[in-house]
Amino acid sequence: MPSITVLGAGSWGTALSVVLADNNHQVTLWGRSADSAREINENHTNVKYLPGVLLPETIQATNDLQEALKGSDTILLVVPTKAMRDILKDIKSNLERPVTFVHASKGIEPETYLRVSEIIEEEIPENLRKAVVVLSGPSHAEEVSTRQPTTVTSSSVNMKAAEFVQDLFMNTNFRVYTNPDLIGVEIGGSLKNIIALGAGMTSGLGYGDNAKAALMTRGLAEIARLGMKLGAKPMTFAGLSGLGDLIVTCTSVHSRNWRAGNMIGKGRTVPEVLEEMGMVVEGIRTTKAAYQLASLEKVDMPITSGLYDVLFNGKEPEAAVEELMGRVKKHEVEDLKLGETDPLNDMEP
Ligand SMILES: NC(=O)C1=CN([C@@H]2O[C@H](COP(=O)(O)OP(=O)(O)OC[C@H]3O[C@@H](n4cnc5c(N)ncnc54)[C@H](O)[C@@H]3O)[C@@H](O)[C@H]2O)C=CC1
Ligand SMILES: O=C(CO)COP(=O)(O)O
Repeated sequence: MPSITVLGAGSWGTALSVVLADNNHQVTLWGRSADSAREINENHTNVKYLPGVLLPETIQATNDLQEALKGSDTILLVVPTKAMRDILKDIKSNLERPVTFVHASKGIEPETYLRVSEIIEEEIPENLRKAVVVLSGPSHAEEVSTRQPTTVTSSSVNMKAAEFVQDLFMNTNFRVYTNPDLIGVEIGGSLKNIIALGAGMTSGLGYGDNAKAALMTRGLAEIARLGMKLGAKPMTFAGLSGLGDLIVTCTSVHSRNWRAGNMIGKGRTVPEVLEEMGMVVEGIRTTKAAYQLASLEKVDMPITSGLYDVLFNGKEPEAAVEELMGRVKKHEVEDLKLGETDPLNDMEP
């Protein structure tokens, strides 16, 4: 029976522990709070993050990292990305043998522009890691923990490791595909949070479904534009970790990013929103990272750029929408320049 240590006892870490426990794996769930670990062990609940959910009794929780890592052959990282480096440093000093690292966190690091798998590789020496795998896709913790049908993607440069993770998680409620395009999977999963913030914001401003569809479609275009510049495969953005996750995050009441955007659209400030949410809103930090990365790579990302101004430069959300709508006219399809006609459809108007 594989023994898995899940690091991060928030909503997603707890929900993924349910999947692993349902598959009869031995799960140790680590979180910072001793009270929360006691609640999980004694009441089999995590009321703060998954109210109303009864957890499998086999999940063992602890707030002692050394104890959590003992005997584990696979580590699943599900902490907010801003906590990732610190936790990896702590893991490194407690690890005695190589393990498989899986992560399910979604974000890009500002200033370094690194994806989570790259941060893991930077912090954990090669002799302590067997492989690095990401698990990503349209999957709200609230639905996974109540065993509703869900599909995700397991991705790694090491396909054997991606398949190992597929087998760990796969069951009749939780279907796992594999995809070798690690860059595309991580970029899609991280950047959709920016667009979800924007979708929530337009809704908070009182705009309707047309605006939401526009944001999602043109948002996916700019995610793919940056992703392909970084080496991702275009088809990955049409898959679960791209379009799939964009749909679920931009349209679900469960989305923390959508809800945060919605409050900002209604006039609340970013600090007020973060205080009220009490949960991680990854899209805010990732907007900063993607904005910086797009400037560096000279990739046009107008939605990300507009959102960056709202979040970090005090621009009014209405003004950002007006600016987006007033941009110079363009072709929809990227490889055509204005004035050129599509060689496949070379007809006079
Ligand atoms: N909630 C969901 O449905 C999904 C979340 N994710 C991703 O999973 C990651 C975690 O998100 P959630 O579980 O939703 O967050 P959450 O807000 O529900 O819980 C965050 C957890 O991390 C802990 N934490 C915060 N700072 C920490 C630190 N410095 N060191 C150690 N632990 C710390 C908190 O105590 C809490 O237990 C994020 O990257 C998110 O994008 C991905 C897919 C689905
Ligand atoms: O990534 C998610 C669903 O796939 C969760 O998104 P939120 O963090 O916006 O809730």
